[in-house]
Amino acid sequence: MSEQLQQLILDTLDKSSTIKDTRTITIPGSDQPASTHDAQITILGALNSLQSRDMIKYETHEISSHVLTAEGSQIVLNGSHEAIVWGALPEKGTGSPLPIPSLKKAVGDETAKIGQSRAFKSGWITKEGDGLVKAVSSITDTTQNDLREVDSTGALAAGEKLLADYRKRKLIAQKKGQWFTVHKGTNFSTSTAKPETDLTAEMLASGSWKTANFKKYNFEAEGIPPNGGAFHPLLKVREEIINIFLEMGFAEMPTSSFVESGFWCFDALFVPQQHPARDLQDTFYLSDPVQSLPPPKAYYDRVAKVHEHGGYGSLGYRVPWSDSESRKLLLRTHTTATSATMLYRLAARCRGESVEGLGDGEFKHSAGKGDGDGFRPAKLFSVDRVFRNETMDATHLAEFHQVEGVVADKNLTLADLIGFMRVFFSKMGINEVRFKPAYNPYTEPSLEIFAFHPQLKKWVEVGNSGMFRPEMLESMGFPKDVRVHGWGLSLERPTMIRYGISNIRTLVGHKVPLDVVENSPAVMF
Ligand SMILES: N[C@@H](Cc1ccccc1)C(=O)O
Repeated sequence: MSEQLQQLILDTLDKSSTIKDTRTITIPGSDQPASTHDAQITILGALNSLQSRDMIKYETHEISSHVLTAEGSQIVLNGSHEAIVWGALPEKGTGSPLPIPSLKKAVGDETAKIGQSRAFKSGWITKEGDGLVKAVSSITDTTQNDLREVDSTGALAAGEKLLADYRKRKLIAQKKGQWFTVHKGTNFSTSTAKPETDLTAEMLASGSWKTANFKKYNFEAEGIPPNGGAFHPLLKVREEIINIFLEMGFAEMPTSSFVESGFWCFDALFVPQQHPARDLQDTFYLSDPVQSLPPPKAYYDRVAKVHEHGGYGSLGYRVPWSDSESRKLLLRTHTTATSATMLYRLAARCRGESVEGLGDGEFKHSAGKGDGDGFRPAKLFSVDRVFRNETMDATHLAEFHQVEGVVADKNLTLADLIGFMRVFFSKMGINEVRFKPAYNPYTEPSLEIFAFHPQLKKWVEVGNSGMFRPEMLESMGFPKDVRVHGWGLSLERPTMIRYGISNIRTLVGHKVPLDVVENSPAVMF
């Protein structure tokens, strides 16, 4: 039926180019024009299908139309209450008048009540003795006729006043209706067959391409928006932090070695070989290869000595040194492993020693004026990945990023560290910072850094810092008056705070929702 209807619409348009009012269409299979609400809905379906292929265009006209209520439909079927009452009564003078209780029995209480009063008003019936009789010999049931008209046309020629009356009697109800004006579209044709969109090998082989109806190219079409790349929030915050370091005169450390030895990750930092952080529960060790290459011999010996026996004013740990512990390979637990390597290289360079693998690049920006002992101040940073054998939860992963920095200069004090931290954090938009004494095996004093979180309205830990110990620096060969302070921060925490992310899995791992990445603003303060 819908195809026939579409065909009818196209044929009509072919003849007259416009269909002014779709209520004039006679839907195939029906015998009268489509004046009802339902018929227009059917037509709308056909119009939408044709319009989607640009075969036609249409405009919508809103009208208010009427439909019958259940009671109204009853009247169309059986006649009005008054007509039923009239029909149940004997004609005047021909039989015995019908008493009211019998009328009620015959037509029902409701019809008897409503019908009687209306039939009296119209002069159709009259009282005789105890009963009722017809007053006229024939009637016209205008209510039934009017409702029939409403049923088939949705309106009443007699006018709004009468419609309002029927509405009040709840025989009809108002309904918003539509009808349409239809024009030819850009792809108008009287064939409802879908136009071809592609020239196929089959068409060429069969020759059907000669007569096929091809869809026109739409050069105005906007096309599908290309999928652009998007920076991950961690990358954006990382970029911002790198820029802060660079504008403060720092040089970036080479942190590409995820695998380190126990020596560089712990021993060089004067972390005791029995320290719990070195346990299997906290650190991932490599099973193959099991051992690192040996570190520089003279330096290794100095480190082993300060651990076992002390030196540089220290008592040492007084525990036998283990070479195998030192040579274990592990996934670095902090980027301070790289800081240690770089500080060692800096110290070696000061003394003019040639160190294997040592380039000048990392120190080039930080070269200051030496004062005769070969020492040059240095400011170094890195932002890279570290690994810890953590129980994973909403805020902890087994791998995360550390932001690390070290400053080496003569006569630095704790006040320099605190002052530097305030400047650094203020550049990240964090103006309220507090410091709390802490403990690290490699720094003394050590300070935890807290920042006031404006949304959470509480102080949160944002980093750890301190002045590196003489056991570490003097083993490396720095002059005694060189001080080095350093600090480590997480990259994930400030990123989560900034982008309002509460579960770390939204940020890292295989469950990262791509729309979060795509929709995170480039800059957020
Ligand atoms: N390595 C420390 C951070 C730190 C670096 C340098 C000096 C002091 C502390 C950490 O992982 O938390």
